[in-house]
Amino acid sequence: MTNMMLPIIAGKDVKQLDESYIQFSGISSIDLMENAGRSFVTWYEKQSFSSRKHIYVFVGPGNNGGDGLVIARLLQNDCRSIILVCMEVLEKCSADFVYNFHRLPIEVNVIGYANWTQEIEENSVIIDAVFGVGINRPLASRYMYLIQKLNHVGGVKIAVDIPSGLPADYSKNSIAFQADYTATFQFPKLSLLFPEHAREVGELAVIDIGISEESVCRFSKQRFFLRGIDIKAYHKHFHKFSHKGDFGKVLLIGGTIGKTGAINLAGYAALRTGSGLVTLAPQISDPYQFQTIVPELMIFGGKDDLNLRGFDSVAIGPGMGIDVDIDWFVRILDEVDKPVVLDADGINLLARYPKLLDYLPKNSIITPHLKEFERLVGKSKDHLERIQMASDFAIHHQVIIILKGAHTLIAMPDGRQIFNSSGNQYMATAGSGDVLTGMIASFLGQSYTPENAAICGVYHHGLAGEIASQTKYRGMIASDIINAIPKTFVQLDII
Ligand SMILES: NC(=O)C1=CN([C@@H]2O[C@H](COP(=O)(O)OP(=O)(O)OC[C@H]3O[C@@H](n4cnc5c(N)ncnc54)[C@H](OP(=O)(O)O)[C@@H]3O)[C@@H](O)[C@H]2O)[C@@H](O)CC1
Ligand SMILES: Nc1ncnc2c1ncn2[C@@H]1O[C@H](COP(=O)(O)OP(=O)(O)O)[C@@H](O)[C@H]1O
Ligand SMILES: [K+]
Repeated sequence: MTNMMLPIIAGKDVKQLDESYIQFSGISSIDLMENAGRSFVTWYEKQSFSSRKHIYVFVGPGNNGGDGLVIARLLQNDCRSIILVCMEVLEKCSADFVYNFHRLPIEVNVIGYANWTQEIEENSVIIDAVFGVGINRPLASRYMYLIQKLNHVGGVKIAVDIPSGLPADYSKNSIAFQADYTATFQFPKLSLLFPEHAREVGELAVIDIGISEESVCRFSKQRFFLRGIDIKAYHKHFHKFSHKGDFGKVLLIGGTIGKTGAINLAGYAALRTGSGLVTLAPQISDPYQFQTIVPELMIFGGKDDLNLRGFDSVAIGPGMGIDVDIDWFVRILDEVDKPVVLDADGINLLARYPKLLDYLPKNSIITPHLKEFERLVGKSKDHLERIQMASDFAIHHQVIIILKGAHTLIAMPDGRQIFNSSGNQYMATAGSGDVLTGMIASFLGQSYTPENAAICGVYHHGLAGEIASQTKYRGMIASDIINAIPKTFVQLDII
């Protein structure tokens, strides 16, 4: 099933991918470059800035530069002035670059970098086609100088395939082009998903250039990019005879004094994700005094006679606090006979008492944000090391780690890494992680496998954030995400 997801291929394998696709399909490398440029231009023409008059295209000596030449040719029309700055002389450029150079229309104003003295107009578009995935050594000083200069001028900045200077598979070790948009070909390069590259990547668009799925799938079985078109396959189908029991009984444990909102949000989210019955077990001395925001939620009062096996799924942690009785916590983990969702203070407790991991049911889902991850697993020097640590942890303890943030990583116990595509920065608001916990617990309770619950939970959560932010922008709060959950099912055509 995972084969349907888009694989993320290592930068060093892209050349091989091209070659094998060229061989397999009979297409020429020139036509593949033409497809890349054409698909970029199709994307470009739909953007709000496409009517801008002045376009600067900077081209390096390789095939990324070749893409830039195709783009310059296809963008040329009577209403635009295209200035093309070549970084190298033709003798140093790739064969496909040279071929496309000779196809440039005379209206494109071609300037060698050494002769380029002109200032860039404020209202321009700057297209970076200097280096793609073929960067193989530290930037020579004139490239550094160019990138520094471009990073300081105004205008809309777009990187073709990858911002020049960024390595495809690891963290940057020097300066790189700072794009507002990165239009990457066929699949996202791994480094475009790293938080430390937010400034360089800008908004990410993945552009299909027609390389067949079979060809791409042959190159990676480990890293995948999760998109809306993948989701339907992971869902369970309900029918007209389905009853409340089929939709699951969910128990959410957490919510101490001052933090009861967390468990409320998780419970409300579970209901909106489709759970039949949701019970909250707040950790306060008189749970019946507990104020819930939603009448459909049930409240469990006692601590000792909680029959955990009567629930289809259990999530522990939102707003729980870490001053809990550890024996009680062990008893809960010990008694639950199916995978649990562990979030927030549930994770902090694991970090404080690693022995608790021995009690965690196999295939449980742990949902740390970066700080919680650091507490649980340790410090990392960059995101590449962090995602490796997440996978090592998932494999070693046979759990699913959901490392939250932009492009949330789902690290599976068999080593697969799935990066999410949905969501946006407006989701960085109090309680949005609690919403995710409730959604995953809901899918688990509806008898989804832990893998499918994690995949559906993460994707729908991000999509709900996108939908809610269309009207709320910066003012979006976690409850808005919950209210948008039903629309995610409509949008993804899941009934
Ligand atoms: N399937 C796909 O995805 C498709 C990919 N396509 C496109 O191809 C791009 C990859 O092209 P690519 O392999 O030619 O590499 P690219 O990034 O242009 O750079 C290589 C050149 O830069 C040079 N060079 C390297 N480092 C340097 C440095 N630090 N400082 C100075 N020079 C340096 C290097 O020099 P050399 O090592 O040869 O001396 C060579 O000349 C890819 O990103 C995408 O845009 C599409 O066209 C079709 C489908
Ligand atoms: N910039 C972003 N892009 C996409 N998703 C984001 C972004 N920032 C936060 N999120 C999502 O919002 C949620 C925040 O969770 P968390 O940090 O646990 O919040 P809280 O503790 O307030 O509930 C995560 O699911 C995360 O993936
Ligand atoms: K580039």
